[in-house]
Parts: sequence; C-alpha cells; structure tokens
Amino acid sequence: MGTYCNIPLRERNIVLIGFMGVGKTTIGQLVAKKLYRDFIDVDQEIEKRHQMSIPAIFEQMGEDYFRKVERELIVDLCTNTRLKILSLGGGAYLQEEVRNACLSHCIVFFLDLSWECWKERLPLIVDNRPVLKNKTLEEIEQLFFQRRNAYSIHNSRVLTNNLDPETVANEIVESIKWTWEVYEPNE
Ligand SMILES: Nc1ncnc2c1ncn2[C@@H]1O[C@H](COP(=O)(O)OP(=O)(O)OP(=O)(O)O)[C@@H](O)[C@H]1O
Ligand SMILES: O=C(O)C1=C[C@@H](O)[C@@H](O)[C@H](O)C1
Ligand SMILES: [Mg+2]
Repeated sequence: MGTYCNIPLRERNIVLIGFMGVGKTTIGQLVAKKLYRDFIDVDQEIEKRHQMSIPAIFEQMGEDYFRKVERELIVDLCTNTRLKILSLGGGAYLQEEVRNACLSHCIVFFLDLSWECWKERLPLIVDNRPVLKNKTLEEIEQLFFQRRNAYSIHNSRVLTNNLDPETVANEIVESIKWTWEVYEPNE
C-alpha cells in the first residue's frame, strides 16, 4: 500500500473500478451500507450537478467535456474527502490523472468479470451507456480487453463471476477489514 500517502488506511476512501456493468454502482452502495459510510457514485453525481443524464451530456456537450468533468470531480473527491465509498464510471480510470489520484489517496478495488459472464449483462446496460452505442459485439470485446491494462493497476481484485452483489460486497468488506487489521491494528 502506498507509503507516500499520509492518510490512515482506515480513513482512506474505497474506490471501485472496472468495466461498464460489472456492478460498481450496485456493489458500492452495499459496501457503503455495511461499513456505515457515505456512498458517492461519480456518474450519478455528475448527472445531479448538471441536471442531465450521462447520455444527454455525451450528446449535447461531447465526450471530451464529460471526461474533463469526470476527472476533475474524481481528483477533488480523492484529494479532499475521506471515509467515502466511491464508484467510478467505467471509463474514468483510463485517465492517468484519475489513476494517480485514486492510487495515492484511496484503496482501489478492481471488480473483475469474465467476458463470457459480462456478455450476459449487455442487454441490461446497452441503452444508457453511450460508449456502447453503435458498436458491434466484437468491438465491445476489444474495448473490454483493452481497458484491462488500466484496471490491472489496483490494490485489490475481486472476481465476481456468478456471485450476487451481496456476496461481492461481503468479500470487499472482509478484505478491507483484514487490510485494516494487518496494517493498522486497533490497540
Ligand atoms: N453481481 C451481480 N450479479 C448480477 N447482476 C449484477 C451484479 N452486479 C450488478 N448487476 C446488474 O448489472 C447491471 C449493471 O450494474 P451497475 O450499474 O452497478 O454497473 P456499473 O459497474 O456501475 O456500470 P457503469 O460503469 O456503466 O457505471 C445492473 O442491472 C445490475 O443490477
Ligand atoms: O465506460 C465508460 O466509458 C462509461 C461508463 C459509464 O459509467 C459512464 O461513465 C459513461 O457512460 C462512460
Ligand atoms: Mg455505475
């Protein structure tokens, strides 16, 4: 765990990363409840601040604008808040500045899912994820594997294949409590 960070482990934000639809929003909410912490979903926060849906922001303001807003919000949350559960949008972690902010201030969990399992999720999410719009399944598969390079830089990975959200959330909570106990045991 980064020794250059002076925030106690127990106070660091917990960040969930991973491809669209792996469950960052669903599972982040559950983790927050279980740890009695505030939950912030970066996509939802951007929608709230703009009073617009993500697809509308992409359409009317463009992806570059969205990425800038996303980056600035995440860097701000990582730098200026503690004790939160943060679920990122699926593409946020592709930005180096986002990775650096998350890795230097927070504990980063990569929610992983096999391509075979992910494909079954596609119908649930395809309508409101602009990045998937007009892409063939082959193109989405390419994106899925390309993005793994960025997601592979994390503190902890949870493989979620065939696990329900509750089970994944419990695994994350156990893992984080283990980390706290090992690195910062209570007196
Ligand atoms: N472990 C799971 N098992 C089955 N379905 C799940 C699981 N986790 C999430 N889902 C379902 O998959 C869909 C996408 O989940 P969710 O919105 O949490 O993904 P996400 O990672 O936040 O996506 P995005 O990157 O686009 O924000 C939802 O319909 C959710 O109910
Ligand atoms: O993976 C992506 O690039 C995205 C994922 C969503 O969470 C949203 O942030 C948006 O639809 C872009
Ligand atoms: Mg989400």
